[in-house]
Amino acid sequence: MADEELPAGWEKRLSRSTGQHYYLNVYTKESQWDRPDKPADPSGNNKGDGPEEVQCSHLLVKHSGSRRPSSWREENITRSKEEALELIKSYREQIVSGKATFADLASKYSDCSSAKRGGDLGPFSRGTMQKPFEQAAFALKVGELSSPVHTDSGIHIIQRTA
Ligand SMILES: O=C(CCc1ccccc1)N[C@H](Cc1nc2ccccc2[nH]1)C(=O)O
Repeated sequence: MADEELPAGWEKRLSRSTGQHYYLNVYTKESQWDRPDKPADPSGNNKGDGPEEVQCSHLLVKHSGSRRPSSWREENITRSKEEALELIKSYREQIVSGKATFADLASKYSDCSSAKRGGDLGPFSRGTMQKPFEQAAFALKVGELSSPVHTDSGIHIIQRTA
């Protein structure tokens, strides 16, 4: 069945990292996951919807149910989701208590290639990361550390840095 016509000013795009469709406001270049139901607003202001872009670091612990249960650390990741959650909670506790820094633990234990950069993902806008990750990241204040976040990749803790 042909896709219903999009309201004026929107384009349907495919996210490379998630394989999900998102929608681009062709005027402001802002993106959103939810299908728009009214014409795109050509004005530049984001009406206090929070930041258009954030910078975050993350520490990812993969498990046997991860989309790609392999990483630079471990060719075949077999830990259970429960074990991964216990690990991510212990890392979070070490960071909160000051026993270790986020960058130190991410560089040693994160199952993402960003481990090489202390977990830094660089700046990103909405519509580029898996939805649960995006929601958590954009809800953080600068400097804040998230609770454990579950995505298809595994379990993350996220620190907003800008
Ligand atoms: O997709 C990547 C690379 C992410 C990245 C972005 C920018 C700079 C460096 C790395 N790595 C995946 C693991 C993974 N899944 C994620 C989901 C959300 C955010 C970061 C993620 N990292 C994997 O290795 O399976």
